Amino acid sequence: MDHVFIEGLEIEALIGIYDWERRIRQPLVFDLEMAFDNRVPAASDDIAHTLDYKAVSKRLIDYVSASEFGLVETLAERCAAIVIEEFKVERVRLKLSKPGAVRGARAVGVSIERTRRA
Ligand SMILES: Nc1nc2c(c(=O)[nH]1)N=C([C@H](O)[C@@H](O)CO)CN2
Repeated sequence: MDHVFIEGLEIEALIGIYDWERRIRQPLVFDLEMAFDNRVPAASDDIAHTLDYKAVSKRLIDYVSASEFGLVETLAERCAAIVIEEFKVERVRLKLSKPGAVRGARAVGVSIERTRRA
């Protein structure tokens, strides 16, 4: 199966469970791998036939920037649902990293894979 991917998409958000985290915005980094048959746009050379990674990125930037969740798990789940439902993606792998959240670690976070329900 082919994929369309987005790597290292950095978005600032209000996120975290501690009081001090509710008063600041923190950088988050998203990596996505979305199942898509790229033979169709390759045959037509038409952007309208693609899974447009710019459109997906813009939607996630708008959503994440306005979000205020406590857990990265919740935000990751909502983002995966947006990709599946709004962009008709069959399967998405999404990694959400929170750099600098834990001293000594380059990043912490979650990685999920979700499939469209029949
Ligand atoms: N599995 C998780 N563990 C933790 C989370 C989280 O969202 N998921 N969040 C925190 C704090 O907000 C942390 O990021 C602050 O440094 C701790 N553990």
